[in-house]
Amino acid sequence: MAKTFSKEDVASHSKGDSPWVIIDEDVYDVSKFQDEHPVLQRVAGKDASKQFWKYHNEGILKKYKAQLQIGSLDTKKAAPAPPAPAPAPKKAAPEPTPTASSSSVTPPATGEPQDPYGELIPFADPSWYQGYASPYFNESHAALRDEVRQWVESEIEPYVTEWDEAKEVPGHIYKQMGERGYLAGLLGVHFPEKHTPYRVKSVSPDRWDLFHEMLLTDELSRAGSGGLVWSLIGGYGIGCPPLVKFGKKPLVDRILPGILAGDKRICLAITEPDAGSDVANLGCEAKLTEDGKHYIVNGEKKWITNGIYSDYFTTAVRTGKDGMNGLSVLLIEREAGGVSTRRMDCQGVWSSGTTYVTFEDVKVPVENLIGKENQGFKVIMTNFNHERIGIVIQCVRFSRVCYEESMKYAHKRKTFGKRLIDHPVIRMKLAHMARQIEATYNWLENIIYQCQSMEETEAMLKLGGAIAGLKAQSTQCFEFCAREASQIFGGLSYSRGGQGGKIERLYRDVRAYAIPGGSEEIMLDLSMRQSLRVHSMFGMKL
Ligand code: HEM
Repeated sequence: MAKTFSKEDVASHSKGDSPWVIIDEDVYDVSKFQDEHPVLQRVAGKDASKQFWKYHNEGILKKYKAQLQIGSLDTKKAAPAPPAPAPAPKKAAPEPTPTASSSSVTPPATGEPQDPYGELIPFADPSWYQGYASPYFNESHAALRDEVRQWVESEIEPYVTEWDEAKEVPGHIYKQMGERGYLAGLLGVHFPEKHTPYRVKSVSPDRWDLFHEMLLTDELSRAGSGGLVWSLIGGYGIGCPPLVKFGKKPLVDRILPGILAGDKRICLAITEPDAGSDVANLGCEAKLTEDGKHYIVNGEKKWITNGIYSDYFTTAVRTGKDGMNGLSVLLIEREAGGVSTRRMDCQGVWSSGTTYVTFEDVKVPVENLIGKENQGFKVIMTNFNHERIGIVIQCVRFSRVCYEESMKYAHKRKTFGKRLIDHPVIRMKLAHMARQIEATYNWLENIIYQCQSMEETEAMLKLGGAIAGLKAQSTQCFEFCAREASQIFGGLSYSRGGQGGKIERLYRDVRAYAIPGGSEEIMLDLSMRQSLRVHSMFGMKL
């Protein structure tokens, strides 16, 4: 049982080697922390709740509680019982309905509101979290939301600043992504049951759909670090789907289980020092050996997410003539030799491991060809929608994080005798953030629904334009929210760490979203060109 102390017990620890403080009726022995944080000596033996909340956010207590708390005040009332982890189903689960879609099962939503969830700050979560009805989400989504949120809040969020500064997310977190079935759920296809024994605890494979996938990425992004999300799914989310969709069965059977388990890592190697969004001009070369059994690969790849950690590289290579019809995709294995990787220093997403890759005479068996020779452009294009949607999901949640942090801070910080929230200029900033977030998110939900209702090639054709437009919308929304949050936090978001730490980090991460996966300029132009092309096929009349 937790120990209880009287206020007098605490007061007797106001000096000497073992200072104690009270925060929210809990008692902390801060002796091991006082050298690092000398200000604690000033409040030793006292209730320091007010000072504490002035200078910190919840993350600090989550991180240090286990280490420093020794008990509670004897006057503290027992906390109310925590809510059940997942709301009970409102009605019997609907039978899964097979569809022609790439995710073969679409559990229909009930259209009824789910139980309210989270802190209920308006617009800080999607509206279906807050008791509003949705046609897309049912109790299985609500259960997954809770499962992921608990994991992120307890094991990830308190440490992301440390990991970002160290430029590395610990390996056990990636391993848990495998064991929790999350890697398997993030492929943009059916849940790959045959290739992994791991399952997502709260959703059975036959019910898994694209809204579960969206929600998983959304909740991971709530930690407020692009580096974290890219470290966990940046390479995998774009490097693995081409293998699963276009790889030959023996190759997939051999390597996919290790990848899904979180034991082996994979990334996508397309961009080169001289070729970014114009993938048709790639130069990394793969020459077939005379016996026709191997390709010999030579060339360089730049800005490759997770490259330094990766065992496998899903790589775009030139096997034929110039232009898009001479490209192929090869799965290159690091252990073949001739692959070297070095970390690049970048503006943002520090813990994601952005990498410069060099291939020197790497011998790749022809069995590792993904798709057909010289038809790699199709493989690359098919992947883009999935990648861009992933970027959109993250950008919307990062925008919400900027908004939520600002809203909380605006309720505690006072200037000119008023809380920030009582200044109309600050409310205006929050309102502009909220309207952009909701517009972007509602378009995203619609696109996810369309993807789920269409066969993959149809989706690639019909939705490519809209997804490109949405990608640009989401990165501009994110940039705007990071900027406005930064203005609200002032100096606190200019220095790293502390209360404005998430904002400072996310501001640095913005360009990592606005440039890769198709820059804003290219996306906006494509959104028009592609949509006009498709709609003229539909019989558009101008
Ligand atoms: C269990 C108790 C406490 C813990 C674990 C703790 C921990 C921390 C940590 C880790 C930071 C670094 C910045 C951040 O990550 O937020 C910090 C900053 C700070 N803390 Fe504490 N703290 C505690 C209590 C207090 C109390 C009682 C006071 C005031 C009397 C205080 C005043 C400050 C100040 C002024 C800063 C600098 C804020 C800034 O740079 O804007 N802390 N604290």
